[in-house]
Amino acid sequence: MASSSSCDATAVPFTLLGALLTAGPAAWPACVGGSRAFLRDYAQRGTNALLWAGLLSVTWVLLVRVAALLRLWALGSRIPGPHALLADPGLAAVLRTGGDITGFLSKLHSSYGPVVRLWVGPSQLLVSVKDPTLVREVLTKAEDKLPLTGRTYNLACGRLGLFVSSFEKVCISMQRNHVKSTRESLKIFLNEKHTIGGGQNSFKTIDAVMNRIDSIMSKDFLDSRSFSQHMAFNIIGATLFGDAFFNWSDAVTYEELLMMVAKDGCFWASYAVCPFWKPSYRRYRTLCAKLKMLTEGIIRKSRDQNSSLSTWVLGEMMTGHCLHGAAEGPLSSDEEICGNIMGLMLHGISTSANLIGNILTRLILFPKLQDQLRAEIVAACNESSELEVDDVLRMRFLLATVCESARLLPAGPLLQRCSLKHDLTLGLGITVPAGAILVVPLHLVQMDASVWGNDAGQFNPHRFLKKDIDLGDILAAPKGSNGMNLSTECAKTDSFLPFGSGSRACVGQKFMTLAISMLIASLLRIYEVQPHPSLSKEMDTEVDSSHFHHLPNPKIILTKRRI
Ligand code: HEM
Repeated sequence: MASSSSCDATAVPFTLLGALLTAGPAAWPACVGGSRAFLRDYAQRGTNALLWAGLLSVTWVLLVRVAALLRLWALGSRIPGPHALLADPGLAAVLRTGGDITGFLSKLHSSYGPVVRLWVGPSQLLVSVKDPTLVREVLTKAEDKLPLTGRTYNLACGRLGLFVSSFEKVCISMQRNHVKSTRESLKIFLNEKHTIGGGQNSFKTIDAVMNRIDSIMSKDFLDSRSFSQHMAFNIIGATLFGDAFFNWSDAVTYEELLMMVAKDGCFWASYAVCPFWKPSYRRYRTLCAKLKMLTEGIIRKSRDQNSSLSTWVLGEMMTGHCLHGAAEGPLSSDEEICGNIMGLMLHGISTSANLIGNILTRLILFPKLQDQLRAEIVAACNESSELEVDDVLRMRFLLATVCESARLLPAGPLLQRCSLKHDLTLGLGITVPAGAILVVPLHLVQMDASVWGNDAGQFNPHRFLKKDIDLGDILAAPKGSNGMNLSTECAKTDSFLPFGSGSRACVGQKFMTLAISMLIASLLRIYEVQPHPSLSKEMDTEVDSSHFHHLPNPKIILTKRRI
């Protein structure tokens, strides 16, 4: 007869706790017929418990996802837009064929108003905003960018604080304030570049670039795209690395590598898992590694020569120390500094080259423009003296030409934002759910006839000289300085966004507008920009803005003027 005192199987379950509560390990064999049976049973129950816990957590995650999806659908469907349920077929076709996204969004805005939603997929909502007031609101309130943006820069440049998709995400490794202070110190550094040297020869970089033109012109013509890219490369390189950049033997290789890496970055970053098995991907990674090595080399050279880079980099390192304390070490590690500099070179060169090329093409399309600019340049500075920033700030028609070129051909068709964590409440009672992609179609905003007038599509720098737009504001110049137009009626300033706006706006806006103006002034002072004779047929027909797109990369000739 079994002893009921030592083993009442119905009273105490076969759990570890149950066994302990009965008589302890010594009693197990008698009670259940051996420790193996007990352990088997214990493992079975443990496994079941784990499976249940797993199942419950997966169900919970799925429920949260489904709830978020339902919320996205519910809030999304309140925004005006076409009735596509899962993904808009029109948008899918445009994205697949790389077609005209601006034209597509333009049709939708004319049917649905200034805010339009579109389903990119069942869980991806795209909201396009065109109204200037709402655009400002979007760009100020939404601080995140698409994760793809951050991935593209991370893939090419490694760890970096600038260009991240979300300020929140970087907080894991560095503080949000640190990212913001890095941006701020970079902006100050860039803007100070115009004032370094006081009243003397204040833009050494451009002079150095100009000195190279004769050697470049040894070929019989220049193609405007590579010339613009080369100019942009030199301006940004010399600004970031100082004099060390001008006698750097690897500069040519560096420029080539930058362009190769910039070309494919977005494509490779679009893979959710990096396709390391593909030889072309491995080649891309090798290029990035070489680029990084060269960047480290020029940073070292620049630091050793104590040239311009060191002021910003040293400032960065100091900020890192101050914020985080010596125990944690500087957060602006060498790796991050190198990543940031690679990112700036990649972004700055492509955008600036686009604008320079755009202006050069205008110069050959409109010979009268060149004459007008030259007259202003000659009047603003003494023929024998060096050009200075203050001279350029007086050349309002030149500044207006740079702005008008940026208005008509911005660096990209869309500004993009998203608010990854929080819903965004905009005027007109519109709520954009968290995670939705927000886009601002720049061509539509910057060529809106209701803001810019019926000639919005035409090239007319004079519009920037009227009192309803503030050039001083665009150049972020202190009010009252340099004779800028200081009208407070700047409705158009809200619709002029080639450098974006809000906390993710371009920190190079003032610097690059002035640098490009300085470059064009220096160029036109000495050279006449002419189209290559082979272009004469295309130029014979009447020229207007639409013509511009047929000349994406015109051949140009620079002829030295007789002074
Ligand atoms: C003509 C030349 C340039 C153009 C047209 C341009 C345009 C832009 C645009 C459209 C943005 C995004 C703004 C937004 O989303 O609101 C941007 C961001 C930025 N740009 Fe530029 N840019 C130029 C040159 C430069 C240069 C020379 C630098 C620095 C050397 C620079 C540094 C930055 C930085 C740090 C950001 C912020 C990125 C972020 O927060 O994600 N840019 N730029």
